[in-house]
Amino acid sequence: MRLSGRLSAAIEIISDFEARRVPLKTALADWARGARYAGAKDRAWISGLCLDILRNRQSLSAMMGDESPRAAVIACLHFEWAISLDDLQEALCEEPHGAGALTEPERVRLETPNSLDDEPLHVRANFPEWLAPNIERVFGADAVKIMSAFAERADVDLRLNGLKTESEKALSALKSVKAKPIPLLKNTARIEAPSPSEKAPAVTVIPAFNKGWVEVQDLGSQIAAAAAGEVKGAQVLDYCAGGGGKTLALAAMMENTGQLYAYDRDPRRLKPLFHRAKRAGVRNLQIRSPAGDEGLDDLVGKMDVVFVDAPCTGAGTWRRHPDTKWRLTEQQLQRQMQEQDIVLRQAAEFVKPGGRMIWVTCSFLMEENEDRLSEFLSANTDFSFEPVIDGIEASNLLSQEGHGAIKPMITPEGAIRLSPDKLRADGFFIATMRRAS
Ligand SMILES: C[S@@+](CC[C@H](N)C(=O)[O-])C[C@H]1O[C@@H](n2cnc3c(N)ncnc32)[C@H](O)[C@@H]1O
Repeated sequence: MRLSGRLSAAIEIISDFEARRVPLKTALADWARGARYAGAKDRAWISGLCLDILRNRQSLSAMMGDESPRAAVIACLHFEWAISLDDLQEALCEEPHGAGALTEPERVRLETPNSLDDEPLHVRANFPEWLAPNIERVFGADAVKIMSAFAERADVDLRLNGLKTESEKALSALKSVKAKPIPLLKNTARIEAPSPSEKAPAVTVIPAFNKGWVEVQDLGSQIAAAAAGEVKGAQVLDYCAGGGGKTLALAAMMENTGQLYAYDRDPRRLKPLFHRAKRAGVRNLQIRSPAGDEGLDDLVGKMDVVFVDAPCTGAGTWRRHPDTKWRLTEQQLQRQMQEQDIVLRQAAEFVKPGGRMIWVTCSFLMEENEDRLSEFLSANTDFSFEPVIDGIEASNLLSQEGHGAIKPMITPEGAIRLSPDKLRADGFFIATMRRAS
């Protein structure tokens, strides 16, 4: 496809997304069904453009003084993708797929965009207006800086699996995808975000992935797992295991000693974990599904560590899934908060006296973190906060440089709120609570 057709496709897809508020993936798939002429490269290009538009939707409109999808598409192509005005004009005028020549106001704004200086926070930093009080509450004067980092493209982070091979060997098998070690945490590597119009390299097709040497896992998610600390020989329950990203990281930390249990309320979510664990060489894992007979009753009060990777709004992953920020509603946030209260109460039952509960969300919102935990702690006085950094240090995965990088992200409670402006990691929140002996 030529630029003219790709540009028109992006306008169509963004219009559809905004009319139906479906996941961007759905809008892209629906468009692709009617555009059989589009090849894989076209689809990747158009998808990359739509993601960039949704990352910067409001600031693009404000710069253009025009809220239409068309204005956002041309603004993104010019300001973010550096397509010249002449090339844009040529594509827009091309028959039969061009979307129509630039109007005079469009040309003026592309040449001299409106300043964002006087725009409100949610426009400058590209998030839904209703969330402004929540975001001001958590990030205060740094809100624009931090939220702008949530509108950037994300790298592909990898965890090198010590259960299968040495880090050096895994790294040398990753040369073709140009992965480089992340000096903050041992056993991590990073493939930098590709240029906007290119697809990220497909790690899952390289032999090292299929041999279990490497997992795709954001640095923030790896730091969250490291918070479990020294877990060799321990009894560990991953209570919200889902597809098992954290389970596999915990298993690697345990070096196949002790006993790791993975549970999730939704049995379908656990399904991929069976083959993922096998590929990763995990031998100390019991998957306990609510669809099975075993349940978790025998584990009550017995776990050294209960890891709770709680259901949440996913606000911390807006770099990767910018469509989700425009689809999030106040009602959904309320629902997640209620779920979180339930999960906390349920998971706490499994912590043995003297044991720890690790609370993790991929959300930076205080309503999903500090507020939930303070409510839980006031009703469960046998639990109290413990510094997360102690656990991460005990894991032996953190470098000196990593320690320095994480320190500014420690909250007054000793929890950690990660953000992409500092680590280029997703916005995870991590807290540790110990149960009195
Ligand atoms: C953030 S996801 C987990 C992601 C997973 N740990 C990973 O690293 O890939 C949260 C999970 O919590 C599960 N969940 C929600 N409520 C639950 C509950 N009351 N008990 C157990 N699991 C629950 C959801 O089904 C979902 O899979």
